[in-house]
Amino acid sequence: ATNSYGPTGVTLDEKIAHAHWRYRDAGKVLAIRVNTRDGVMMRGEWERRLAATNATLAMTPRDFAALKARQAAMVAAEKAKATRESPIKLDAIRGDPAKVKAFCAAMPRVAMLHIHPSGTRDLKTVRELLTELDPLVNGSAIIEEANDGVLTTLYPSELAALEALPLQRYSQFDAAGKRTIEELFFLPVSPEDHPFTRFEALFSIADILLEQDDSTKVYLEEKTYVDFAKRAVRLGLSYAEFTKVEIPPTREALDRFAELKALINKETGGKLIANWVFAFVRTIEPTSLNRGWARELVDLTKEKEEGSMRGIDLLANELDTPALETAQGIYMPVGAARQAGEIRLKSTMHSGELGDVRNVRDAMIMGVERVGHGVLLREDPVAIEYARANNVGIVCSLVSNRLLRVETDYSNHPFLTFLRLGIPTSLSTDDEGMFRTDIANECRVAVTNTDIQYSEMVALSRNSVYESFAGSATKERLLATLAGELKAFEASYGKTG
Ligand SMILES: CNc1ncnc2c1ncn2[C@@H]1O[C@H](COP(=O)(O)O)[C@@H](O)[C@H]1O
Repeated sequence: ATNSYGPTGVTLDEKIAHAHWRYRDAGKVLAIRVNTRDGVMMRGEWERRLAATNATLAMTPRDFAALKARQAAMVAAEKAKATRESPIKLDAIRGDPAKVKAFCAAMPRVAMLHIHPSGTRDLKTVRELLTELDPLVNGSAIIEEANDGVLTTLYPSELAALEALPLQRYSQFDAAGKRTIEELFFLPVSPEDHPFTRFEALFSIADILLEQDDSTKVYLEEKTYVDFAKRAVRLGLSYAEFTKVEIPPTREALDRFAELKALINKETGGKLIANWVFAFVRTIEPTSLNRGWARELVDLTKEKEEGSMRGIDLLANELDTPALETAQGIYMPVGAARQAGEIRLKSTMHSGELGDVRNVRDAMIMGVERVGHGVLLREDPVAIEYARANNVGIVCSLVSNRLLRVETDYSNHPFLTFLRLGIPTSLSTDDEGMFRTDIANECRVAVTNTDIQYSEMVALSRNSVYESFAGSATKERLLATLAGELKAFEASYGKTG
């Protein structure tokens, strides 16, 4: 029997329920503050509103320990169940790289939800773009943008090499020089992992080298998408959701999504459906800029809902840009317009990648139906319970997280714990070109470094459909496709694997 609230005998579940009620209550106050009163919620008030209303309802260290133990037991039980129910036994191939690779090449998958278009370019695409655009390579201009010391940094050895580059076009370099320029588009192989600012430098470098001429903008954009789309189809994907920065929002930019969707569809012979999520940048100051753009986006969307633009996102370096402070002016107006039935935009947020461990909690309170990365959610068992209860999706990118020091040991990455706790978790590649990965490689990383079971790999694939922002008819079609492919895969794998 459950005890009622009171000075004694408050159960753990009641304390969790109370904490979640505080989440919802704080969320309502935040919406009123931002939308109705045009005000701001400061951190101190926020945390006070989230705290338990009296000491008997507060989580104690013992409660946290008990909740963690309960979650650990759930994870263990789920693992045992998955092991029993999996028709393919991954434990039998885990130690054999060739078998894992073959499994991951053939394993059916259908959707990917966390893709930065300009991060997708692989070496082939980069080479072809450089050859076609033949940019002027200006080492000091690259240093200025890609090593601003705040958002972007390069390593000292890289600065020296860039300074030594002759000022000339890509085509004028010899083969070794061309290789050097091409490598500037990828995260260095050494050191093994990097600060976020070194990663962010890649986007500046790509912009400087590829966007020298406005007349080739369309070519660059289309080739980037189409090359990715063709690779995606080869890897078995039928659906891709891109997160794209197009601030400030314009009618033209939104209409462009529809054109690109049609182009991708045509170029893949109808095999890949693409949708977009409109991304805000959390490092932009003052935050009132994002607030104004969010309202403009709502107005544009009200006027004419863009079928290929399905939601909003917030991205960039999460260190020192906490979700409460950077997101409230964006997510509150969009959420209100959605609740009022004026728009249908959904919301996701990069959160729990770096920085404040409260960001995933706060993103969920602000109404996101899905988070990108989410890794730091593992620090907050009460917020984990909220994600479980509300089916908040988490899209994880294993290689990205290792390279950017989010979780440097694959075997400690929490994606599998989240999945086993019943949180709809899926895998995506984030910036697959820059990180030299793809979705088959993410599978390989998962199977090699964790005790994931086959039925759980299937769950990751299904979750990528459930948690997508596609319409329900598309989702049903994708799930049916996946079911058919899984059946065939399991039948053939049993014979040859
Ligand atoms: C590694 N995980 C990540 N975490 C946070 N932000 C990321 C990111 N990967 C990329 N971005 C952000 O997306 C922008 C490029 O957008 P487009 O393609 O030009 O729309 C990058 O500048 C970076 O801030």
